[in-house]
Amino acid sequence: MEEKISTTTLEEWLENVKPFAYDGQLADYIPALAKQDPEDLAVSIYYLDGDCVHAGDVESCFTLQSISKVIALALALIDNGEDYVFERVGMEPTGDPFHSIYRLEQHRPSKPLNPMINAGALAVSNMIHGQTPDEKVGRLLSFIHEMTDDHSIRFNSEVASSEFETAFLNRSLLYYLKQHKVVTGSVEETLDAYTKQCSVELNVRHLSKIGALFANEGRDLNSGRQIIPKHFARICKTFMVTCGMYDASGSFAIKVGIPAKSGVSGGVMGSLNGFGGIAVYGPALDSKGNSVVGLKLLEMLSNRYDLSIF
Ligand SMILES: NC(=O)CC[C@H](N)C(=O)O
Repeated sequence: MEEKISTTTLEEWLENVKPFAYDGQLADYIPALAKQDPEDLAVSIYYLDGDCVHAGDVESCFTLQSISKVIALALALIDNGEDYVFERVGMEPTGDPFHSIYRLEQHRPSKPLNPMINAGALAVSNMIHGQTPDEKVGRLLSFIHEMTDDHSIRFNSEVASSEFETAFLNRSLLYYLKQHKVVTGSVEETLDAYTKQCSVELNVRHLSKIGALFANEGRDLNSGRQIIPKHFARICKTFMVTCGMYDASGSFAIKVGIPAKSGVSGGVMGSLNGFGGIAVYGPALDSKGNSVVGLKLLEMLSNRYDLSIF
């Protein structure tokens, strides 16, 4: 794509998709997320040459939720290598909701089908090196600081506690995984690290920069430093295509065709080789847990600028 998208165009498009926010619901199963403003909307595009255009409530911060699963996977691969990680977590999409438990019983030896569903992401969090949950989360935060070049990024402790206190299904998944030796150590400590990981808070500009770094084969856009090995960046982007939008990944691949990961806070991070990173925030979700406005905007951008990788 030669033509860059202008701020004015992005602003217009954001106005056009705004009404779709009323078709969605906030993720209130994590009580603190119900406090988000359903009308908050923002989009940011970070090109590989370092140019960034954005529109909407760019300073609005939101928590990563499931988008953190891609970043945690990159760190777990760096910490443990590919063989260790994929002995414990599979590579196949499920077609099930992200918190589904039922396929765990259908495979022997039992392991989560992929790192983008909660079962797989809990196992991945458990693999991140660190003696304590805070050490693991501290390492993940440093990794995010390196990727965004913003050392002020933290996790939101209210959102983390709110999820920790109500995450009975994630606890069940962890106990199951512990029984089958997919995870080690304390279930409560792994859940603590996972809920803090999901609560890392940033804005669309940060998120589009992370998407651009994945698109840039894991290299920092300014210094060219390899922050994620190219092969691991590729693994992460492939999971974004096959499982990044939960059980809507197939239709998203057809309609949009951009490797992307969503989270129940309403964020979506896209990563497009040869182009850069795209991030959208709109907290109203569809029935699968994807941002209604995010999907609509990405579909429009993809069609207009022919962005599909397929
Ligand atoms: N889909 C999501 O964003 C889910 C993340 C959330 N923290 C959970 O485990 O339920």
